[in-house]
Amino acid sequence: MQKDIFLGLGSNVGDRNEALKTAIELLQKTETISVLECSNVYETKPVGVTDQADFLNLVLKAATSSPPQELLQVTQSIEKEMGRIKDVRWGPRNIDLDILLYNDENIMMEELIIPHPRMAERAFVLIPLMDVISNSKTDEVKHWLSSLPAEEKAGVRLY
Ligand SMILES: Nc1nc2nc(S)n(CCO)c2c(=O)[nH]1
Repeated sequence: MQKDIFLGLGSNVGDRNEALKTAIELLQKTETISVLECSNVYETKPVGVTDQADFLNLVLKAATSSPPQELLQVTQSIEKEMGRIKDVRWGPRNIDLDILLYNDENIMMEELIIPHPRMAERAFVLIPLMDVISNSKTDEVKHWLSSLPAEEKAGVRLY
């Protein structure tokens, strides 16, 4: 049984565009994942820890037969394979894969909360998400976007 998922990818260290491409290739190579659609790539002002380099962000839609915890293992192993050093929380990273949505399910676990708890306040997620979300869900995403400050949305530019 394939479930639709949405992943948020980001990079702000090294060859950021190359890192995004590699992460997508590694996802596609994963037995239980097929990448269906990728958003545009956006250059985005860092939020959280702001004194760091701009990110490149994208959101992709995929189908998976992995249950949520297994999907988390997959994303973490791809980050590790790409040399992600989990050092400063919210600091610079060569690659970051966030699970945003898993089907229409709500998952509340110690290590995994889906929908991603901060996605509704992140223009760097919502704007790329608009590129790949189905029409039935755009109103909800637009609603979240409408409550974000204009300067945060302005910090998300097509790359
Ligand atoms: N613009 C931007 N800011 C961010 N802050 C954090 S933490 N991250 C990592 C994603 O959780 C990002 C990001 O991907 N993009």
